Amino acid sequence: MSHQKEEKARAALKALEEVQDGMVVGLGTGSTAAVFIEALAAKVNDQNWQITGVATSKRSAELAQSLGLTVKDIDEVSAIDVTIDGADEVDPELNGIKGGGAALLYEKVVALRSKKNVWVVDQSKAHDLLGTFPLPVEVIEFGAQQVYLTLAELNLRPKFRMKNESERAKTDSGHNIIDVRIDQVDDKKALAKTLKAITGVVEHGLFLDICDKVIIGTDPIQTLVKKTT
Ligand SMILES: O=C(CO)[C@H](O)[C@H](O)COP(=O)(O)O
Repeated sequence: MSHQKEEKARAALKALEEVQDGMVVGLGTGSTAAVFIEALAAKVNDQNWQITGVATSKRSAELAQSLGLTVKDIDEVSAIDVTIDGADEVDPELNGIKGGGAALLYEKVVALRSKKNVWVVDQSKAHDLLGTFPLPVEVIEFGAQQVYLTLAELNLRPKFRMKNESERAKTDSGHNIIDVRIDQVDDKKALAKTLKAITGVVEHGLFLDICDKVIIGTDPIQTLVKKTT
């Protein structure tokens, strides 16, 4: 197993400690979240726990169900106790970039209704400043090229995410993704507002002030916890 995979697995397994019997658990998307889902399913089967999962993508729902976990739609639960998800980048203030796996919209919907959000990452995701990883912007298909032009006018160096040479990638909601570069942008909060205000943009992958805890799967494990003011 590669070093990075080892760290992802270590973080994902540690996150099991966030879950107790009876909880509704948000199930993230990506390779690290997949390790968590597998470990959770094993724990549930072993301990005969009653856990309800709320998935952040079709593939996480399918994985969880294939392992015997109960998965409900977000609108079928009254609250989500904790969500365990991966991230593409995280800074020391626990702000992050998500959506490398194109699931940012559902991930943000689930995260914003979760009592606690825990991210599981390997060391390569930890950065002092956000912006090394391209920021995904989810846009509706109609007029996507117009949104692209607006993002170019903002000097964000947009690039459509492609499925193959000729086909644009599509999210679970049938939207397109435009990845932009934000390494030159100092005020990420202002950028988040600007992006949300563009007609045609559904969501962006800046997760600001959402995460409560980051587990970095180094040996020994490092944990970052949100400072309470
Ligand atoms: O935001 C995400 C999917 O939209 C993932 O959480 C993120 O891309 C991290 O993935 P991985 O654990 O495979 O590195």
